[in-house]
Order: sequence, then structure tokens, then C-alpha cells
Amino acid sequence: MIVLKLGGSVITDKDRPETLDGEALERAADAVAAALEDGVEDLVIVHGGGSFGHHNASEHGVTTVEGTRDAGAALDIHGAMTTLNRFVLSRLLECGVEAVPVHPFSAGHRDVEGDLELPTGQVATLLGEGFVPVLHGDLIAHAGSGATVVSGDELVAELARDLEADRIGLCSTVPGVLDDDDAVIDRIAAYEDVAGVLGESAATDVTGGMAAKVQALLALEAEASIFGLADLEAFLAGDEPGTTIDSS
Ligand SMILES: Nc1ncnc2c1ncn2[C@@H]1O[C@H](COP(=O)(O)OP(=O)(O)OP(=O)(O)O)[C@@H](O)[C@H]1O
Ligand SMILES: C=C(C)CCOP(=O)(O)O
Repeated sequence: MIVLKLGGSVITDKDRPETLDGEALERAADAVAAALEDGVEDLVIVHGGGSFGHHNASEHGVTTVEGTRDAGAALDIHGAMTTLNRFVLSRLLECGVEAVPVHPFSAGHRDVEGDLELPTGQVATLLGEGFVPVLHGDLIAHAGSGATVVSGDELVAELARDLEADRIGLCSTVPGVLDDDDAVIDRIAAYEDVAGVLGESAATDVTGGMAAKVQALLALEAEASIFGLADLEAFLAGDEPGTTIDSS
């Protein structure tokens, strides 16, 4: 089973509010369709927000820890993400991928500690019935804080853990985690080894950029890869492009 995140920074123009990167999305959808034709089974896709969601969350002062109890703000942020989800689903469907939505806002919650609870029975059942479930970074009920943002990276980690994914891939706008000289770091086994080079996203981003990604993936038992769009086909074909996060 593969859990693949399509980074919001890849499929949207992160500097312009609510603007798709149609070419990149098409390329990603083509790669997914080709992989399924080549025999990949059991694929769960998660996409991030990019210019959908982060701007809205930022305007309302909402992050993964700062919540809102304003239903209008909640609908604004969730609505931006479901709009992007519609675009992603349409493109996948056009390529012949049996993609269906799973909206985290209606499925999961955080407890008072902020820990994410995400039931995955619907995802497993959809996989068993031949669908490709497509989740997305979203707003989520948060005990004691109203509703906060849940990043696609957190969802990837939770799905991978619960569904015992064999392979985990994060397709982002960079070819991997970069060192001080902008060279791709081949393997990361401990956060301390790379803490100095990990930063936030260059664009508006309420969920922590590369640092949060590496942290979420290091908490997993399975290996995960962070790579750019040019390497999506290779990842889906079984390669380990970009940076491998290996916490074992
Ligand atoms: N050491 C690093 N190596 C690579 N990228 C880094 C590093 N430090 C910070 N970054 C930033 O992290 C960004 C990737 O994180 P970002 O959260 O934007 O990706 P994404 O998951 O593709 O998008 P989204 O969060 O919208 O889904 C890069 O574009 C870069 O600006
Ligand atoms: C900003 C929202 C609502 C979702 C963010 O998801 P991410 O782009 O995966 O961090």
C-alpha cells in the first residue's frame, strides 16, 4: 500500500491566492494514472493546500495549534480546501483514476493534547472496493480550541501508521531536503542531524514547512521519501528518489 502526498506547493501557485498550477497538477495526475495502469494497487492520495487554505487560515489567525470558534472562518478555510480537492479529483478522473474524496473535517478530531484521531475504516473500505481515496489538509475539530488546521503531512503519517503502508512519498516543490549548499540530502535518520538546515516554507504556510514534514516522517516506523515532481514516476515505480527519512 502506498500513501502519496501531492504537496500544495507543487499543484498550486503558492504565491497567488487560490491559483492552481494546472500544468503541474496534470503532470502529477498523469503519473498516478500511469502507475495504476502499470500495476500499482492500493494507493491513497493526500494533497496539501498551497495557495488554497494557507492564505485563508493565515487571515483568520488559525494554525495547527491556534484554533477558531467562528463558523464563518471555519467554512472559509475548509471551503478553500474542498475547492482544491474538487480540482484534484477532476484532473485524476480525466486521467481515468477512480478517485473519490475523503474530507478530514467530517472524519477526525484532535484531543485536548492536540493529538490527531483519524478513523481509517472508510479509507480501507474504499481501497478494497478499488477506489483511490483522496484526502487533503483541512480544518479539524480540536477539543478545547475550537477547530485547528490539520496538515496533509500529519494525515500522511496517521494513514501510514494505521493502514500499515509499505511506501510513503511526499512530492514537494523541492527535489528533496536540501543542505546548506542546496544539495539533496540522501538519508535522514535523526532530526538533530538536519535541524540547522530545516526551515519554514518560503510561501505563506501555517503548518511548518520542511521542518514539520521531517518531524512527522521520523515518527513513523516505515521509510518515507521526499522528492520533487520530476521524480514522481520513479517513486511510484518503486525507486527511492530524493531524501529518504529512515527512523529505524
Ligand atoms: N532544508 C530544506 N530543504 C528543502 N526545502 C526547505 C528546507 N527548509 C525549508 N524548506 C522549504 O520547505 C518548502 C516545502 O514545504 P511546503 O510546506 O511548502 O511543501 P508542500 O508540502 O509541498 O506544500 P503544502 O504545505 O502547501 O502542502 C520548500 O519549498 C522550501 O521553501
Ligand atoms: C491550510 C490548510 C487548511 C491545510 C494545509 O495542509 P498542508 O498544505 O498539507 O500543510
